Amino acid sequence: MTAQDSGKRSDYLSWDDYFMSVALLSAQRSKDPNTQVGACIVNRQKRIVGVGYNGFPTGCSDEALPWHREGDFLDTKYPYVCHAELNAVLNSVPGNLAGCSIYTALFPCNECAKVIIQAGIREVVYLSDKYAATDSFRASRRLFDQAGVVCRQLKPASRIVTITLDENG
Ligand SMILES: O=c1ccn([C@H]2C[C@H](O)[C@@H](COP(=O)(O)O)O2)c(=O)[nH]1
Ligand SMILES: [Zn+2]
Repeated sequence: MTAQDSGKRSDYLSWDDYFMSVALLSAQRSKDPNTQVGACIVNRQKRIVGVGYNGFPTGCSDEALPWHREGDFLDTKYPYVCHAELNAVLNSVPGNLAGCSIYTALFPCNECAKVIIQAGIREVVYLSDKYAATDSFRASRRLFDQAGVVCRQLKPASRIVTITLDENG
């Protein structure tokens, strides 16, 4: 029987698009007004073992800390925000992340690169590389290259994934 004869849907999400969609859905939880990042860690059995998004640490109010990009360093978000990839690693089910892949909306910065490498994650699948020219992101590439972590930019099969939160489906 061919796939067509079986009656199977043909427009289902590929694994790559599915895991990136989970990362992007997680990013929707971010309070960052400029850049919302989500990350999804997947093991070799294609099971999701951790998700995260960029946000302030647990117990630190989203209203009491600044979300600004500019100004005195302490008046910006940068010293306070936990990056999506860090949160995905810290939120992961206890166990081993060795050999996992991480799907992330944005190519990881150098701090996240260190966490990813130390966690044993072997593949980074990313969507945006908008900060590729900055030192932090150039350092990430250098770290990933040396550590043998494979990075690939996802070219999604479906550019739009629709989710309708409607009780009638
Ligand atoms: O690897 C990364 C790099 C950055 N982020 C987060 C940290 C911030 O909340 C935003 C970046 O803000 P900009 O206004 O674009 O500078 O992205 C991350 O989660 N992971
Ligand atoms: Zn980072």
